[in-house]
Amino acid sequence: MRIAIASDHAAVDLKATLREYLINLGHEVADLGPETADRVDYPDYGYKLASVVADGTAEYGVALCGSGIGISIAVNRDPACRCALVSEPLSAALAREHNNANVIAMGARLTGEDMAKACLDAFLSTEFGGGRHAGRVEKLSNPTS
Ligand SMILES: O=C(CO)[C@H](O)[C@H](O)[C@H](O)COP(=O)(O)O
Repeated sequence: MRIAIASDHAAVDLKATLREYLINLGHEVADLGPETADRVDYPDYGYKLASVVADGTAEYGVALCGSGIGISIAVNRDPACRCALVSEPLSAALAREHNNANVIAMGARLTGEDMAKACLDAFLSTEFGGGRHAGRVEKLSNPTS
């Protein structure tokens, strides 16, 4: 799969770990930065990630910051993105099965590396369930309807 990953300074180490993990699993990974732990603003990287998911360059995105909250809010500003902030694998799987999430967010200051990998595995191995969920997800693209 084509997967883009981005973070802020708080999650740069987790980003590197997950990038290598995904590459070793055979995925094509685009690391959108940052490259160092110098302080940056999560909206800048969240918007970058959202744009490559929205235009189809990446099929899925991985968004990381200290808590996962800030960058998930930023990604979800793009109507093409359904970003789910998770901290355990069942939520990661449900984000795919029920919500057809295309971006997973996690907090590097709250979620350990092994748990983050387990969340990623669950997210990437779960298909959207469709059916009764399809119309609900469609409504997410049309907030005023
Ligand atoms: O957006 C966040 C909180 O909702 C993230 O945890 C950020 O990584 C965090 O705010 C960064 O904080 P810092 O004190 O500037 O490292």
